[in-house]
Amino acid sequence: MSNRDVTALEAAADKAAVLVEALPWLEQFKDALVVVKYGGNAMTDDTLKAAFAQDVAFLRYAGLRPVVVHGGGPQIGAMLERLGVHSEFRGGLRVTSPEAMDVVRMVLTGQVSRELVGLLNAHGPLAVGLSGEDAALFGARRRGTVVDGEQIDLGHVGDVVTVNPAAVRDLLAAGRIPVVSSVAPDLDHDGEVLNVNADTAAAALATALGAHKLIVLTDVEGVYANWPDRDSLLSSLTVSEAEDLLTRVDAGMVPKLEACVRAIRGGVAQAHVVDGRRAHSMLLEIFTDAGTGTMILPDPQESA
Ligand SMILES: Nc1ncnc2c1ncn2[C@@H]1O[C@H](COP(=O)(O)OP(=O)(O)O)[C@@H](O)[C@H]1O
Ligand SMILES: CC(=O)N[C@@H](CCC(=O)OP(=O)(O)O)C(=O)O
Repeated sequence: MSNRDVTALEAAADKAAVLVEALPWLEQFKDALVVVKYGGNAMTDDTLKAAFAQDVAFLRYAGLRPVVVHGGGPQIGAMLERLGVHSEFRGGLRVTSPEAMDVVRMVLTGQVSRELVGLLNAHGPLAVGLSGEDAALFGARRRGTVVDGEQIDLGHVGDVVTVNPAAVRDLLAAGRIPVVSSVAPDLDHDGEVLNVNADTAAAALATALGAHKLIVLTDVEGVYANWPDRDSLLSSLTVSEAEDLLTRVDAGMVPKLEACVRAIRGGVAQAHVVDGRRAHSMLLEIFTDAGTGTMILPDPQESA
């Protein structure tokens, strides 16, 4: 055999080893419902977007049932600026005027969702976009926030308080991939809609669906015990440890960690914060022994 043949055989054996490593995970996660929160800065690069769509399509063809909840903070910000509509963040949430709300709804449902659906459908007729308004998926109530002891009115911003996951279940039963935008009808004001943080919306949906996993993509490697100390990356922590850490993490990580805590407390078996800047981090998380990012699990006595 020539050296070239040996190299080719070794490369093929390496590929087989990678595929076989995935087998126990394919067995474990067959049919598993996985809610993926995609957004923020992980969503701004075209190569990463295409890799994300490949991962989600891969999950679907591997027999899992992925549901995507997307944000689009940077895209909303860019459009608001183009249109000259002022907006600012307080306590990690966008202060949303009625004019800004029109833009949020337009960008999330008319731009970001459309693009994601298109990228996913490059792999087959899989994805269907819907927002919290469709088939009463979400119902929300207005919320404010407190910054430095001061009560802040955020305008048209809400928390999801009701979830009717029937439409998502219908799509899953038909073999589709639901792609959900985080806009929700205001339960207290007929005809009005509210801007919902997408991490929070993903947690509410994962809980209502009884998802097996919630995966939150972000722009760091995972959750750090002592941010910004790069040596303090956590590979896993219990939900109680996550609640304790919440008092010490900074703005961007707060809604993500809160979402993981809310999902685990709501009965979701595992929540993960993974690096959306690395292509295929989701596949690595699900199908490799080492995993990637940070995993949040129920407290030991709860899972016993
Ligand atoms: N303990 C922590 N672990 C990881 N990131 C943290 C922590 N505390 C604060 N952060 C910040 O949170 C950011 C992630 O939130 P954000 O920028 O809103 O993400 P995304 O753009 O993915 O929505 C990180 O880039 C980091 O600056
Ligand atoms: C209330 C609030 O802040 N809503 C977010 C909704 C989008 C979002 O959450 O997007 P990312 O996941 O990309 O950050 C916003 O207006 O930016």
